Amino acid sequence: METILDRIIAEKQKEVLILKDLPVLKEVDRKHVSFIQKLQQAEEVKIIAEFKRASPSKGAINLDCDPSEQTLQYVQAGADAVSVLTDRTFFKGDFRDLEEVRKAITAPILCKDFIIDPIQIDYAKHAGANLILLIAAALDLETLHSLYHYATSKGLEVLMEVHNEAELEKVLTTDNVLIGVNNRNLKTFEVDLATTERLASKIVESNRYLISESGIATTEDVRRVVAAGASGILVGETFMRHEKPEEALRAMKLPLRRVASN
Ligand SMILES: O=P(O)(O)OC[C@@H](O)[C@@H](O)c1c[nH]c2ccccc12
Repeated sequence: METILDRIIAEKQKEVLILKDLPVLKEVDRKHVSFIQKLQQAEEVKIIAEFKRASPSKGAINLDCDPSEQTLQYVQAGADAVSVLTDRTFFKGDFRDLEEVRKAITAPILCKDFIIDPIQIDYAKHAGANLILLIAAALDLETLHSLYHYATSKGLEVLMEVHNEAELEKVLTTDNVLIGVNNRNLKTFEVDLATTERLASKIVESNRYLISESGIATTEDVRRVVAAGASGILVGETFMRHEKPEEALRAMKLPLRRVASN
């Protein structure tokens, strides 16, 4: 049966053809802004706050929201990075949103899209991204490796997303240190924070940083994924629907579990 992920990838293949027909982008020199560095001496859980107008699972979330105003609030409340959906068809996003956000903030920006080809990485960088997402479920091993190397050669950091054991095994064949566990199954839309709990130990033991993604709504949810070993969280809908996203964000800034020394 065709899943939503299959439909999205089919759409991306068309998009890539269109991008390749456009005039070649001028290379831009961007200041290196590192999210990974922020994780290295983290005392508190790192928060990636997402700008997401709509999604295939939820439909419209907050269609009229302004990208720069919203993400500026995120950063002022203490977000460590901002994620911007650039997919148009399914998430009502745009590369222009990312450009707007780049003008408004200096914090690291994650380009949230379904990347299957290097040309999308060029567009992400051009728009001002510091990080890109690579979704293991959408890529074969060889493509995952080549897109990873392409992105890092352009000075971008990579968040690799997994949802199960097999995808995690794939990602662990790279030396990338940033692993996102998506609590939402992109094929069924089911959300379960136990996904983070199931995959956490392997990620932490392999000395990578775990970012728990999706379905995080309360301080209690944050406590739960941090207890499992997450160093960071990625939150979209909760902030996009909140009247005061800055309050919701502050309530999630919990201290990280301290590893006992000696
Ligand atoms: O809105 P939520 O449930 O807080 O989820 C945010 C983020 O994790 C989610 O948007 C996401 C995670 N992985 C993705 C891949 C593509 C598009 C979107 C996503």
